[in-house]
Amino acid sequence: MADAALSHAPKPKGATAVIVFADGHVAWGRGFGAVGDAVGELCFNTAMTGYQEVMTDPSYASQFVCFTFPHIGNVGTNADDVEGACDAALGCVVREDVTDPSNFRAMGDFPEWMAANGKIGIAGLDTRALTRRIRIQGAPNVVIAHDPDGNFDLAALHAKAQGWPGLEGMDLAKSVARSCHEDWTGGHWTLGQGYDTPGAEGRPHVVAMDFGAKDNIFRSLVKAGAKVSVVPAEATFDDIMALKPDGVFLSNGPGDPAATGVYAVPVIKRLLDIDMPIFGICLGHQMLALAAGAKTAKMFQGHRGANHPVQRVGSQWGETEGLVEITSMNHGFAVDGDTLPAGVIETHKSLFDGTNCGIAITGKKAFGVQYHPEASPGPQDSFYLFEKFVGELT
Ligand SMILES: NC(=O)CC[C@H](N)C(=O)O
Repeated sequence: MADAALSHAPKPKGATAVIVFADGHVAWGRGFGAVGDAVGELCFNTAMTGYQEVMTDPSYASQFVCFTFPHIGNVGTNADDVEGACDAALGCVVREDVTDPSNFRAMGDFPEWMAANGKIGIAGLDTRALTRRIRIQGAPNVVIAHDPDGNFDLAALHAKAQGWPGLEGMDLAKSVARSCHEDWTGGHWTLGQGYDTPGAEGRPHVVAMDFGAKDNIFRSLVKAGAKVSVVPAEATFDDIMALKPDGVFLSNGPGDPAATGVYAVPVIKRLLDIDMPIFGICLGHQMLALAAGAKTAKMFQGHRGANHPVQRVGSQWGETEGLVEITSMNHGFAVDGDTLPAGVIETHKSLFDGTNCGIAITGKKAFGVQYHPEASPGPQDSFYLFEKFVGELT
């Protein structure tokens, strides 16, 4: 690579962590959390709250999150804000050093939680400059290393960043999803009361394919009135049908939908053929689109944050056509809206860049959205989607 020589200022005094980019750029900072190094994609998230939920969203497998909000870690960590596999995101980049937690829900301190979960943190960087870099150059492949003694073999770290193949073509769902069937019971969480457990009697049965799901999706399905059974990413059509579902849910998850689709898309196609009601979120939406004959593509920088405006498009919305939902997002791939075949309509689009944010299959109860109606973190404008899906099940 022509631009791959290492280019950096000398290591500043007190630097105990470093980001080494595949293109040779180097950024120094102060390490916290786990010691060691890891390689992955660096993306940015603009949410101002919910860092623990972000760091435990399994869709971030093989990624580092650069938080654009400067104060991260100051409400500590707790046992309730864990969304999925704790080891999913590799680590994070933050502007300010993490202070002691100050919050009535805090059960632990963020750096200690990061260390316990094997995540590397780097603080004291200009995260605005880093975000601009990602916006201009696209999400880069990097190594982030943390050594309390400040000893780094930059050439070796650079070689590691260059040698990482990138997320395109990578199936990561199997590494973060459940490996066996689980009956899900918890509903929504309320302060002082914890999780609601309404019981499954008489409820429509949703079988949820887990590609690296956020738990709040299952809680939201329960809140909307469903009985939920979770099956692994590689569940077969027969595995799913043996549970006698009234509807099938396709979860979010990490990696390239085209790679995950190799085993999941044929199952989804068969479910569509028998008119099974289907609802997909994020990776699940992408795989529903692939099963329906559309294509997905890697985005330049992706969408990650809790304030992304999404507009309802199409006359099927009636009076609410054009309405804008403020949504939570985390995706680096997208459905190519120009490839939707006949019989698949676009239902939502991003007001940031016009990318596809929702589809529905005409004549079937099958739809998907690219964003996260379960929030965690983020606004709850789009909870109606869970009610629509569960409400239409018989
Ligand atoms: N949150 C998700 O499900 C992400 C889907 C997919 N891995 C992407 O980055 O686009």
